[in-house]
Amino acid sequence: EQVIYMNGEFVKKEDAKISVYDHGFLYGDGVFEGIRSYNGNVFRLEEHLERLFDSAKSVMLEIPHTFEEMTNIVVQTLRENKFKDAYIRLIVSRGVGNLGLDPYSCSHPSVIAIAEPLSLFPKSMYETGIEIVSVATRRSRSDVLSPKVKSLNYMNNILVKLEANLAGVSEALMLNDQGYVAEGSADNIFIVRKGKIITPPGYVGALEGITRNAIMDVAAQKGYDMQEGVFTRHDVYVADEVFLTGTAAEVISVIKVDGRVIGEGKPGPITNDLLESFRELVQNDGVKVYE
Ligand SMILES: Cc1ncc(COP(=O)(O)O)c(CNc2cccc(C(=O)O)c2)c1O
Repeated sequence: EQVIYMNGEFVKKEDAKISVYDHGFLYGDGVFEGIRSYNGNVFRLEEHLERLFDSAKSVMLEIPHTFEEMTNIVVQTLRENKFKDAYIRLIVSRGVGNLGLDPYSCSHPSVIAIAEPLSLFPKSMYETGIEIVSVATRRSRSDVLSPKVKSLNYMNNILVKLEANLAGVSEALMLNDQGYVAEGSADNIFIVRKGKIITPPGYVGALEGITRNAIMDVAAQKGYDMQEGVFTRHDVYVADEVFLTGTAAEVISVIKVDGRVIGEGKPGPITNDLLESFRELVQNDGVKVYE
C-alpha cells in the first residue's frame, strides 16, 4: 500500500489531496526536487536538499523544517514504502491562501514527499542514443525567473517539451537570450570535442544539476579535461560526442541534433565511460535508508 508524506503524516495515495487554494496548484508557487534512491542509497540527498533550501530562500519561501527534518522525511517516506530503488518527488509549496497571488495570504507551506518505484528509461535509449532538436522557446532570463531556482513553475520547460513532441523527438535544447546553448527541458547538456568535455557554466542560465555536478566530479577524477564553457549550436553539431544528464535520465547519449549526426551516430567512448563510473558512484554516495 503506497503512502505519501503530507504535512506531518503518511496518507494512502488515494487520500493524498491538496486544497484547490494551494498556491502551488494555483500559481506554481513553490519549489521541488526530483531525487533517486539506488538500492536504499538516496543519491546525493544533501546536495538535493541544499538546492531545495536555496530555491526556497530565493523566492522567500520558508521551509517549516530543519535540514535534518527534511532528510528524515525523505528517508522515512522510503522506509514506509519499503522502497530501495525509487524516485522521490519532494515538494514545498507556498500553501493554502486566497485566490489572489499575494504569497502573504498563505499562512503555512505545504510539505509533500511522493516516492514511486523506479521506472527506468528503455535500455535501448542508452544503447542507441537519442535524437534532439533545438527549439524557439528560450531559457528564462535570471531577471525574469532564475533558471537556478527549481520552482514548481515549469511552464518554460513544458513549452520546450511540447516543441520536442511536435518535432517527434524525445528532448529539446533551450538557448539563452543571447543564443548560447543552456540546457534541455529537464536535463543538462555536455559536449565532447577533441578530448575536452564542456558543459555550460551557471551564468548561461541552467539548473545546476546534481547529476551534472556528479559527472563533472567523475570526469575530473578520471583525469579527463572537464571544463565549463559557453557554446553555440554550431559547437554541438561539430562535437565528437554529446550527452544529457538528469536524475531520471542519468546519462543519455545524443546522436543527432537538428538533423546533424553527432560523431559516428552512436554513444561515444567517453559518454559510455562516464556512465559506467556514474553507475558505481550512485551506489554509495548519499544517505543510506536501511543501514
Ligand atoms: C530544467 C532542468 N535542468 C536540469 C535538470 C537535471 O538536474 P538533476 O541532475 O539535479 O536532476 C533538471 C531535473 N529536473 C527534473 C524535473 C522533473 C523531472 C525530472 C526527471 O528526471 O524525471 C527531472 C531540470 O528540471
